[in-house]
Formats: sequence, C-alpha cells, structure tokens
Amino acid sequence: MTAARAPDTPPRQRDDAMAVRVKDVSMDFGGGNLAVDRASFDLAQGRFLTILGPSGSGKTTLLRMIAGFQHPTSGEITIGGKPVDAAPPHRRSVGMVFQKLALFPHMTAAQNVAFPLKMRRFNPATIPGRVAEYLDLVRLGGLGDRRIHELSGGQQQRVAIARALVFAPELLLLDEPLAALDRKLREEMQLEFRRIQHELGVTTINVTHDQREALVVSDDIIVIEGGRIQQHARPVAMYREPLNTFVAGFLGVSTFIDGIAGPDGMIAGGITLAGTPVAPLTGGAPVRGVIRAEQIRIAGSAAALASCDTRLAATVSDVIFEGERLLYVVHSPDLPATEIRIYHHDPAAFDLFEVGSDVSIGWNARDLKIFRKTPDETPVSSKENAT
Ligand SMILES: Nc1ncnc2c1ncn2[C@@H]1O[C@H](COP(=O)(O)OP(=O)(O)OP(=O)(O)O)[C@@H](O)[C@H]1O
Repeated sequence: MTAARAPDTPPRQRDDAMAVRVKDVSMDFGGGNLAVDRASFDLAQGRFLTILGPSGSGKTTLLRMIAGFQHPTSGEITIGGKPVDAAPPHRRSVGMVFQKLALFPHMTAAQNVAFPLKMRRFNPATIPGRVAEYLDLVRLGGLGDRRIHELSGGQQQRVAIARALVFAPELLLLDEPLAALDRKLREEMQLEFRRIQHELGVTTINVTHDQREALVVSDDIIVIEGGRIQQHARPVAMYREPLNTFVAGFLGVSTFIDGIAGPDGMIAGGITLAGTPVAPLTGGAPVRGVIRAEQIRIAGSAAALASCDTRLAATVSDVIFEGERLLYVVHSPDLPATEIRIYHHDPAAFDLFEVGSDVSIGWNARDLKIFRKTPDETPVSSKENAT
C-alpha cells in the first residue's frame, strides 16, 4: 500500500507542532444557549482525537467551528498555525465525513472520489491513478465503476472516506459517520477508520456519543457536557482515572454511592466504606463514590471474598445476559438507596445466581473512587451509555 505518501501529495504544514489549536472558544446562539463554553485543546500532528458527549453537549458545534462552517462568538482556532477561515471551504485542507454521506448518487464510486481532485485542480493525468490508489486503500479496488446505489451501506461509507482523504488533507473531520450503521458494521468500520488513519498518519477529529467507539479508535478523547470540556485524556487514563462523576458515569458501567467524606473513605447508609478520594476532602462533605461494574466481585459466601477490603450481604434483583458477560443488579440492606451493578465475565460458569439469591459482594478500597459532590449533581445512569 503506497497511498500514505503519493508522489503529488501537496506539502503539509509542518511548521507548527500542533496540527489544531482551539483556544478559549465559545459559541453563544443567544437566549442563554451557550453551546460551547470556553473550550481549549491542542491536537498534535497525526493523532486521532474523539470528542465524546451526550446529545446536545456541543460536539457538532465545536466540530463545525473547527471546519470553519461556524464562527466562534469568541476564541481562536488554528489549523497548521493558520486561522481556520483563512481560505474558502473548498480550498481548505480539511477532509470531512458526515453521517449523511452526501455522495453523488448519479456518479460512480470512482467519479465521487475524483470530485475533490477536480475541484482542487489536480493535474488531470494524475487523477485516475490517485483515485485507484485511494479506492484500494479503503478496500474497494475493482468496484470503482459501480454507481453509489449499487454499493452496500458499508461500501458507500468507504467511498466517502476515500473521497475525504484523496486530496491528502491536513485534517480529517468525522461527524458521527457510523451512527446510522448496524452494530456489527459499525464495529467493523471503527477498526477500518483506525487502520486507515494509522496508515496515512492524517490528524483526525471524530465526534461521537458512542463510548465504545471513542475507546476503540482514539489516541485522545475529550469528554464534553453542557458545552464544557470535562476531561481530555488518553483512552486508558480516561477510563481508569475519570476527573469527575460525569466522566465516570459516561464511560463504562458503574455504581454510584452517595454519602459523606469520612476518615478512611466515605460514610454511606451508616457504614464506613474504604475508598480512594480523587482529591483532598473535608470530613463530612457530601461525596459520591463510584465503582466500576467489573471491579465488584460476587460470590455465594463472604468467605470466598476474603481478599476484598469491603464485603456486604446482598440480594440479586436482576440478571441481564449480554452474551459474553452477565450484568447482575443487586441490592444490599447496608446501602438501601443504591442499585449495585456487577459484571460477571464467565456466563458459562456453574455458580451463577438467580433473581432473589442471597449473595456476598466485595471490592477493594483502591477501586471505590470518591468524588466531591457538587450541589447540582443528579443520579447518573451509566447503563444508558453502555453500548
Ligand atoms: N444553529 C443553531 N442555533 C441555535 N442553537 C443551536 C444551533 N445548533 C445547535 N444548537 C444548540 O446548541 C447545543 C449543542 O448542539 P450540538 O448540535 O453541538 O450538540 P451535539 O452534542 O452535537 O448533539 P447531537 O449528538 O444530538 O448531534 C444544543 O442545545 C443545540 O440545540
């Protein structure tokens, strides 16, 4: 595969180490609708960044400003050291793939891929070779003569990717391009995006509300909520060390325990739970403990959980079979207000528990992360986001 550096690839801007710089950017649509609130981040050349957040959190607005389609109310965005709106959209070195692919239906796959090259006045003699090269890159070699309606959804997606990349843009922007695909195809295309991005080394910003996609494809993740960047980190760090309960609830499946800070962790339901504060806490302050579903163990007796720092009696309220794993929902008389969620990763095991079973559950102090609770915090349902 030679598409990575085609002979007539335009020289890229390499004078600035940061491919994209977003500085104090806000978008105020008026009437109290602050869609993006003082967002700042830098993205280094060649990295794959995903902006992850729930519906209405400001992801698309932020991406549209980076694309130059929308002007920030305040702040500054540069690509390769230059302001984004320095050139008209069709002259910018930015490739884009949206959920609506906007392919030309009357054209063939190859004609679609050739279109941006013609718009950018590439040497006509080089166009067929370059189109073939990028169709190969997206594994559509041999299908260039097919019209768009003669291609499957996944193949159309590949045409859109080839069209976005064929002119070797400095930056690739993806706005939920996989959202409309069924789960299996979506997961296949996630890996394809990753492969192609690694092969070309093109700096990429992807927008999604799918946490799995963010974890699978990205070098870096930004979680956004209410127009504000909540955390910017690598996927493993984001998952293991969330900065606040919103991020903890948005990635993965967790149990939330409300209480107050105590000397050795937190006090909830009248008992002390050993845990790890993420920041210094004042005794008696309202806190929220968060523990991931895979970090709680479940067993038929407390003796089987001797290695756990905390052990509680509980009753199974629900068992959800998810194929490769089970999700137990249990309640403990020690924490009456808390719905506790536990993953069990071997659904073929013999010691499964049925609804109504009395069980023991346990975890270690390092896995119960204790956050200061803010006054406006409402219970978070991480289950809704478990895709
Ligand atoms: N052109 C506009 N005029 C007024 N308000 C807008 C406009 N575009 C977006 N908004 C508002 O800005 C907020 C952020 O919208 P945005 O589309 O950026 O969210 P999102 O995170 O991309 O959501 P989704 O995942 O549903 O696409 C929302 O409250 C939305 O209603």
